[in-house]
Amino acid sequence: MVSIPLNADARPTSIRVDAEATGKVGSQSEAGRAPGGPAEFDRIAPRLKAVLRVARYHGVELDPNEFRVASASPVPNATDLSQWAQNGGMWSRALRIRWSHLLRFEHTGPVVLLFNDGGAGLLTGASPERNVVFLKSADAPEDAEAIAIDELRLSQVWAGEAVLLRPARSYIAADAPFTLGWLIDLVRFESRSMRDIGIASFTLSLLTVLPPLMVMTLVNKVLQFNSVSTLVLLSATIAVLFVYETLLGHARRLIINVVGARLDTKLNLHVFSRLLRLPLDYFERHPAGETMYHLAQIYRIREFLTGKLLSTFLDLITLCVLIPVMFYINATLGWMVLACAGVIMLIIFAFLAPLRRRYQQVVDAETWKAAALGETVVGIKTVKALGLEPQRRALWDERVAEAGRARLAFGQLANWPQTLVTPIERAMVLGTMLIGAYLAMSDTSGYMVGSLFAFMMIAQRVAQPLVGLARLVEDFEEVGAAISEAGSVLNRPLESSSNSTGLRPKLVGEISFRDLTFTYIGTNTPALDRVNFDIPAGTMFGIVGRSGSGKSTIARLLQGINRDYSGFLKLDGVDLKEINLRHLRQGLGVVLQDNFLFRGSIRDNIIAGRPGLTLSDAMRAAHLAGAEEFIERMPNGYDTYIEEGSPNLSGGQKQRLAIARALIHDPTVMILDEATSALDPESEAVVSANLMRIARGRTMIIVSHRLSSLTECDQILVMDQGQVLDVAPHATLLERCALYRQLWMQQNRHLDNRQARLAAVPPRLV
Ligand SMILES: Nc1ncnc2c1ncn2[C@@H]1O[C@H](COP(=O)(O)OP(=O)(O)OP(=O)(O)O)[C@@H](O)[C@H]1O
Repeated sequence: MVSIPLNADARPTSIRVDAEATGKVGSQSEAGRAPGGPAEFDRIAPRLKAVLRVARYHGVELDPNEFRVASASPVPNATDLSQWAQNGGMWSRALRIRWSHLLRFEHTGPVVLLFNDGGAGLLTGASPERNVVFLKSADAPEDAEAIAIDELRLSQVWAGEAVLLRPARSYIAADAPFTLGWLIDLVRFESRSMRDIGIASFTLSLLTVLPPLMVMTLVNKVLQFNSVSTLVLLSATIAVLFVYETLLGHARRLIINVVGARLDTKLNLHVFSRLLRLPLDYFERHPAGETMYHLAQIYRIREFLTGKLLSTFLDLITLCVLIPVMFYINATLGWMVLACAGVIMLIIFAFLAPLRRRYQQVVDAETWKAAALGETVVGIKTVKALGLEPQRRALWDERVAEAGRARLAFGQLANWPQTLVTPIERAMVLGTMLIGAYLAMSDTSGYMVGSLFAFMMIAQRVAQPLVGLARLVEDFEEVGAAISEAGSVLNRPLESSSNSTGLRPKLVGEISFRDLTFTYIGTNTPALDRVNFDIPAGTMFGIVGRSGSGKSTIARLLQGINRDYSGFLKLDGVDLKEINLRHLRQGLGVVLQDNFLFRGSIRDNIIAGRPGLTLSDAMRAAHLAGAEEFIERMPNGYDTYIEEGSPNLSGGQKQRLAIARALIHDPTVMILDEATSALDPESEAVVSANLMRIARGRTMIIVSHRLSSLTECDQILVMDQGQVLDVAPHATLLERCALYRQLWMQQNRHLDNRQARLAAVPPRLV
């Protein structure tokens, strides 16, 4: 902890710069809890916390999970922090600032100062008259007074490192729909680079005019009058021009490359961030292959933005220079070129609408094809187990044939404009040459030959961009289709804007359902029908019922996956719909029947990319989940590599890892939705035995078919057809709830009464 005594005139106190100032990211200190801040917020490094607070001051919610450490530094450094803020859509700079500069931050927003010991503080203002700055701890409550610090005291803890943040001028709203307008905005924000490219292109265009004019001079002056001095002058000018053109061309390509890469990066970041914010519902209703195919279309948008659109923009500049020169050399020939270009445009426009229809058929067929592929890959285990290869192959053949047919039809139609345009393109170049030659023959001035050469050179340069412009309309159609395909995924209503808004109450774990009715979209019968029950904080709560009775739906609603219910669902007295979604989920630990483990080490899977968590945190969670004994027996312990889908782990081991992963952030509420149902009795016994230990200090909700795993619960909720049948402890339910008794008897039929009682004895801890 860094203490900075206050000025002599102030009360002797100190700034608690940070309790965890050792720089240990993720230490579990309870001190300095930000009011209303999520538990995760308290655990993250003080430097992250300081940046988060300044971002929040500017109305931007950064996600600590997106913080990445690029450097080997043990504490987050200024560059990484600044990059994090930039990725979150802010303008940010990592700087070294002198004291005199600090005094200028009189009325600006807060600035993050990074202290020598790994801590951080917020500079909230300055007073040049008093020669002091005002500092606040990253942990201090919002309304806490800033402390005045003079240069000498600050220099003891601060060497000049700072991070500046403000909302980016070029901030592209993350919630804005994915449309052409959005894409144009994206390009517009590269205005400075675009201006440079424009200047370079304009200069290059001017330079391209010079060689034809020189040829004209060469023919008209040098050849006609044998002027050697003009020839020398021309040669020197051409040499200089070549060098200049080469250098300028190089610079322009370089800038285009950079702009292209930046647009590409922004596009990809935006698309993925929107994808992650789509509601689970969407993924449940759409095959993965279809989503991936639609999103893959952004590569076409990217190519259009960084290729065609940019080059057409440059061509336009070239045309602006070349067309007047063309008319200056010969107006008759100039009109001929423009007329040909006009006819080409008419042909392309005429084919636009039919081509659009055919292209839509291609898109539909390709989407179906991708869906079949994705479904087969995702369900390959079932395909193999049931020997469904021939059926899947037949489906695939059908889809491939359909896509092939659609492409063929599109290609055949697209061939027509191409065929009609080619002779006109040729006529444009050759026709002008022939007519030019005829004009030259009848010209008496003698200058026409040189002009014809110059015109020929220029006409070729004009023809290409003019046709390119017409083709752009065609490309535009394709890109329009690609935008609407990607938009069909990205422009769905996002999970909730409450990722960045909403309340962030401190979670205790008391839950209440009041008259809650919920019906899934596309169904008529409510999955939950006027449900009422309470779960006191810190208790173990079981949910049972027949298949389809609504057990998992309760768990889904608690996670905020579906929010369009009627009635009330309250967490610690706060309506769940009002709570910030990210905050809510950070307070929950969820283990499902089938949990996905990502490719990576066991440690990485338990930590799951959360910033600041270390091996010791992973070990603590693994111990609590009863996973440590098998992890330690593995050849590389916590560094053992797991493949996608974790084929090298047994079902029980996978579940225990999933429990450890859910426990890593010490959730207030833990939900186990059929987490032990698919396990063999031995693995289930191990997991169940650890439940009591896991449940300590948190609310635990266990959804299970197997009643024997719920006997220790404080209360058990019995659901039937979406309605609450009863809520009571195991013994009471056995006595008074017929359905519960029936389920119990079914599952323990093989046991006599004595054994049935034994089964109710809690399993011992292992
Ligand atoms: N995503 C969904 N879309 C539409 N209907 C759904 C969806 N999920 C569940 N349902 C329906 O809602 C009802 C309750 O389902 P829920 O999954 O909550 O039952 P459950 O008690 O957990 O069943 P099980 O024990 O078989 O998992 C069922 O009738 C089910 O068909």
